[in-house]
Amino acid sequence: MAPRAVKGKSKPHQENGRILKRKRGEDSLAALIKQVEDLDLKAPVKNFSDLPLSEPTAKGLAASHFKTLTDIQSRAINHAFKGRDILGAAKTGSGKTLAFLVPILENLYRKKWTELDGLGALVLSPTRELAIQIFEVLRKIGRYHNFSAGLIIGGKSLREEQDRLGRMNILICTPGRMLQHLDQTAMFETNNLQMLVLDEADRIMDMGFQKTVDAIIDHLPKQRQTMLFSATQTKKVGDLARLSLQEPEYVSVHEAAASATPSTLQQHYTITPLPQKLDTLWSFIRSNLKSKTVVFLSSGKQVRYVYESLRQLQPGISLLHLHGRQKQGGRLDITTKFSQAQHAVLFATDVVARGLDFPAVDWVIQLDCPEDADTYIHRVGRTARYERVGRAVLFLDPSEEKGFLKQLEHKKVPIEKINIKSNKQQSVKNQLQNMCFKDPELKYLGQKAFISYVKSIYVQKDKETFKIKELPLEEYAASLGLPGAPRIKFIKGDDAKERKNESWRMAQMSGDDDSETEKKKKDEKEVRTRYDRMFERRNQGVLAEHYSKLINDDGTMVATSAPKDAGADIDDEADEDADFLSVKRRFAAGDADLGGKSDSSDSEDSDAEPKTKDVKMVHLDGQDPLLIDSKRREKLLKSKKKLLKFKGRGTKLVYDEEGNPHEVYEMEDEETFRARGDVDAQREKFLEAEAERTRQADIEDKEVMREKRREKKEKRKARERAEALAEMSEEEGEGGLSHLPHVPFEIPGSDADSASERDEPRPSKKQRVSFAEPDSDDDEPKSKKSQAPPKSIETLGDLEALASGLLG
Ligand SMILES: Nc1ncnc2c1ncn2[C@@H]1O[C@H](COP(=O)(O)OP(=O)(O)OP(=O)(O)O)[C@@H](O)[C@H]1O
Repeated sequence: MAPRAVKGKSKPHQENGRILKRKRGEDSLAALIKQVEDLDLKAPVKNFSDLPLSEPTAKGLAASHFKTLTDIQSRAINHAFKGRDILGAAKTGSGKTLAFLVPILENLYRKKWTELDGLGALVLSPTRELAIQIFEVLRKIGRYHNFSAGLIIGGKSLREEQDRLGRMNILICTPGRMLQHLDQTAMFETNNLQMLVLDEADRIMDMGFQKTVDAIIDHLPKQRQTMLFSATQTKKVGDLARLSLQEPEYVSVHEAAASATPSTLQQHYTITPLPQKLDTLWSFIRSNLKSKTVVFLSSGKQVRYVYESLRQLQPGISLLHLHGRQKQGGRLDITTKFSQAQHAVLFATDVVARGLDFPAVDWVIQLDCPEDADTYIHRVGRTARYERVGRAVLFLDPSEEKGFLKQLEHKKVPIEKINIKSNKQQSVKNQLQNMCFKDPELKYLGQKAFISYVKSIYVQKDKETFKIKELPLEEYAASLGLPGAPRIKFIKGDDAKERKNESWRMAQMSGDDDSETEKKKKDEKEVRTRYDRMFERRNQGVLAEHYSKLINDDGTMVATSAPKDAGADIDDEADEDADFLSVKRRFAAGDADLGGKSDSSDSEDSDAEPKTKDVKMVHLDGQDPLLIDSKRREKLLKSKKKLLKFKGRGTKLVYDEEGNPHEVYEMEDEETFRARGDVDAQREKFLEAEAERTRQADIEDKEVMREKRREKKEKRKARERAEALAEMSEEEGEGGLSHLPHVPFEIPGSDADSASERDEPRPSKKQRVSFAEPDSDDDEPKSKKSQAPPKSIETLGDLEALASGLLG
């Protein structure tokens, strides 16, 4: 609202126009509120135009070509408008996103939500990709509103987000990042929150996210509307209690339906023994070059290997891959590329199984059996979305058939068996073996893929489906092009602990190598050709090279550097695998010095020259010499910053009243100390007390910041109310209006006078955060500007530009 001094200069007819406009706005809002109060919850709604919608939402929906409501929308939106808690379950691709976004926009609109009211709605999504997708839909249908909306999914600096977070009305976020802000961003308040939405709620409520979500809930006000949506919803009482749901409306489109999956989806399974999977997949890809396919695998390493190896075989269609360990920017680019592609194959882990809305996917292939029927449903849901047709094929090893079909039947999933025509089968086994022989890095990826597959089967809970002992692992390894199955030892929790205390190297190199499996294998493989031996030696070489990077001179494990180009994900996961499984290796002649090297560093003579030829030493002041035995370590030691960690830390001193320096914590007399009781107990107590002190200080700091902010906000609101009131009484004097005015959705302009009065800078109209395009030309008239359809996010750059526009 403009200050009075400026207003005084405006012409009387302009004044009257504004008053009338406001009056009309007031009236239509009152009418809208009344319509919602009168809504008949039993009468089904067919079209969006039949709903009591605000003008901006109605326009946004029309501009996005949404006319009729889907089942879940028609059954959930009415209840949500009335502020009820909702448990929504509906098939994949049935339009759940709008079922919560429309109520968010409408409920906040009817509450006259402004920037000053802070966060009004929070949507939690289990993955970044899904959060981005929800955000895009929100941008489309909310483009005529003036709410500010933000996407909080990590990947940007926390600081950058923190600065803008306090001004957001609607946030779409992933749980981890949200919690980080709730804990660390002082300016971020949630005490006004009206609506909480959990998309893919069963995933968000499951064990993986449990702690994070519980902690988020602790930060939110209890009095709020909560909505849970998923294709596979549970009614677990415990979960509902955790979320403080109040008499939720259970809107399940499944219960009435004969099947849990869309009727336009054709579902098949084929019995493919594990060693034939890759051949069958290859044959499938080759005979569907004009299709768009998503292939699901059980781990990122599987995805990586299948993608890399099939890519080298040049199938004649573009291949893409997506898994959780890729960088966020890369993931977004791939999602965009696949969305836009007409024909392509996307190899993916379950990171895309939930919620992602790729247009026009023809096939979903599940190369690895999903962990349960719910995951199956989410995976196949990437095709046959919103009344389109789609096909899905599940590959099952004979040992998995019985158990998994039972699960699917239980969940009302109709699926039929098909056979693969043998004349269409092409084998890639020999080509893969050739490629692995020539390219150690590819073979390394294959080994990791093998291990991670076995691991994924081993950890499955459903032992009726996943029977590791029945899998032909040796043949499976050969089908991946490997010269032999990397030998894997399962380590129970206790062993792993013990192994940490022992020398890792010793554990691996000890007599274990003569284990029964190996003996058995030797017996089985009686005839070994020269080629076999050559192949094996090459295999050992790669492992040996990598292995030498895995261990330090003293035999302990270090962070690894994977073979060149093998990809960062391998580095990251090397330790993770070692924790659970260990790859036993055979030693080639050239490996002998490995043991020797380790022995030399184990010896007490630290000055002894290590045997490896490239080893150098660096001497730091007052420190033991540091060995440079790899390029990586050499690089590390060249960096001054990194070297700091080898140097001692500075000491913090405090001064007493006489100016004498003391250490922060000074040693006290031992006797006095011991007299106070058990040493360990004292240490525990001290640590607890210090931790508590820090926690308290954090809470106090945060509270002080919040209080300051709250006060500022209150002051600002009071001032605006007073201004509006004054203006109104003046108008009443002139025109006789009887309503109290409000200032909804329009934040007053940045007039110099009023700005100088404010305690903190506020966004001007130009800076105002809203759904409008951030980079639109500000000189254009507003009405024209707001007509522009939102640009779709194509690259991470776009997203960042968008986020910075929306967030600030
Ligand atoms: N009322 C509607 N009219 C036309 N198309 C719609 C409507 N509602 C949703 N859609 C379209 O249907 C597709 C699926 O919608 P959405 O992603 O919301 O499904 P979902 O139920 O959330 O699926 P999933 O369970 O897989 O997350 C989207 O492409 C969306 O644009």
